[in-house]
Amino acid sequence: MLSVAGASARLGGREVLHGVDLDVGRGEWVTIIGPNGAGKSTLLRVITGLVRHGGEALIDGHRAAGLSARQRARLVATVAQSPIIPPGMLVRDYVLLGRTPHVPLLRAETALDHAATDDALAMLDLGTFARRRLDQLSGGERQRAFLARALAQDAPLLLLDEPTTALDISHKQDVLELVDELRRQRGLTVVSTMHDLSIAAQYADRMVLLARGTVVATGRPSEILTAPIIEQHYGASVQILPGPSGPVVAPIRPTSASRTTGE
Ligand SMILES: Nc1ncnc2c1ncn2[C@@H]1O[C@H](COP(=O)(O)OP(=O)(O)OP(=O)(O)O)[C@@H](O)[C@H]1O
Repeated sequence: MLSVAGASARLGGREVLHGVDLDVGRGEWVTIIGPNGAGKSTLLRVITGLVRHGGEALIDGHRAAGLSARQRARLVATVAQSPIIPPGMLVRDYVLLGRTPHVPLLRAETALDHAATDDALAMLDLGTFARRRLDQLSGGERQRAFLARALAQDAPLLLLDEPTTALDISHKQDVLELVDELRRQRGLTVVSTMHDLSIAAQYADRMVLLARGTVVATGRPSEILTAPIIEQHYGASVQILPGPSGPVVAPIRPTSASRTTGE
């Protein structure tokens, strides 16, 4: 479904991605992890053609860079880390915007577009927010609206950049379960970035660890989430515990002796 080969990108005169390869099969969920500034968001932006890049990204066999915005939006729906919030826009109108790539030019949305919008609002538990202004919602309610818009878009590839950071634990589970269910029902392909490694491990078929703009490890969560790998690339002390649905990454405080001596 997605194939990225030798992707590189320069931002602000610095190479922030280099030689990145990524292959994601249809219906697969791949989570990109890595420390702050590793290049995770940039990689998602390369896939959506939002940054100039070297190498090639193929989406469903089409060169991403050669697609029009409309063609791309029919193939890829994205939830960015900080989407633009149109001032004063109502939640339902915002979610309806997800249907834009399906609405012929100079035509109005059809009953199908409105039904897809209402479905997406219901799936994200936003029915009662439909007539509220998006810019007046809480951070978590807003994040659910961003997801609703992406789901209304009904594209086969879903890119999620830290989609649950603002959500409480219950909504976090609901949203990720929903994405997983859609993946199984509709064969949706999911590429996400996530900092919460324990949650990420519960959903990802595969993890790709980026560090300093390059892929340093790829494999099943149990292969990537090991104390030595996390120590090496995040510089963090952790203990990996066996959880009921995947490895749990527990941070360990440095001992008081090493805090005082700096060891
Ligand atoms: N517009 C820009 N101009 C210059 N440098 C940029 C720009 N956008 C991102 N960068 C730099 O590129 C690098 C990769 O950024 P990116 O946002 O992809 O990292 P990330 O892995 O998603 O980080 P985080 O986990 O903090 O969200 C960072 O060092 C960042 O400072």
